[in-house]
Amino acid sequence: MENSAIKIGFITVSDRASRGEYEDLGGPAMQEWIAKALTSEWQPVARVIEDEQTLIESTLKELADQEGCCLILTTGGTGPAKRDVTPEATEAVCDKILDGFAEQMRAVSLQYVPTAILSRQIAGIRGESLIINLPGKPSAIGECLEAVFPAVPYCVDLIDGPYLETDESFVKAFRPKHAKKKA
Ligand SMILES: Nc1ncnc2c1ncn2[C@@H]1O[C@H](COP(=O)(O)OP(=O)(O)OP(=O)(O)O)[C@@H](O)[C@H]1O
Ligand SMILES: Nc1nc2c(c(=O)[nH]1)N[C@H]1C(S)=C(S)[C@@H](COP(=O)(O)O)O[C@H]1N2
Repeated sequence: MENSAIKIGFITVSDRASRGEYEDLGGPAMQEWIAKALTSEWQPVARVIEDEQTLIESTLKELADQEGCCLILTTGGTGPAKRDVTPEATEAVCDKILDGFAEQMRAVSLQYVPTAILSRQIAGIRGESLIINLPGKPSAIGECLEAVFPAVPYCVDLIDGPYLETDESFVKAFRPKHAKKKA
């Protein structure tokens, strides 16, 4: 895939942010983190939507299948409350679930807050897109991404996505030797 076409999806799942009852800080926080992490050129595709499973599923499909985002980050709707259904929607649209991402994000998050165990966040693959759920608290975004992002570029390689390059002073991507592009 041509690197000039790198698209990253950002979905804020929040009833109140989608209704304008508070400013969405999650979407911008995800974009700012990715802007620091990637040196490859990329463009954002951002959405702010309600906690509705069918809407979350259709938005994930749109960003994966029509927009061609190689990475889609969601924030919000991962908890135990009735309207928290982001993991269910993610699971419904994914071909494969990558349990290790969620295990690692929760383990690291527990160092920040004991309620980290309340997040049911998952990650998975739909076609050529990697989808990662993040909790709704804007501060959780960096805490979780820092924990798993080193594995993201190689994961995207493995699903035939673009070669993502990172700023090593911010986050160092790990790729096996054979998968590294020659400088
Ligand atoms: N997108 C966001 N922008 C700013 N703050 C947020 C956002 N999402 C969540 N928060 C903050 O984190 C807290 C916990 O988020 P949580 O996802 O539990 O909200 P919620 O109770 O599901 O309601 P809603 O879906 O309306 O955001 C919120 O009360 C809010 O202060
Ligand atoms: N790193 C991190 N993880 C976190 C949190 C946090 O503040 N930081 N909040 C927890 C809380 S309080 C909840 S209820 C769950 C689910 O949040 P969500 O429904 O907003 O996705 O994420 C948890 N995971």
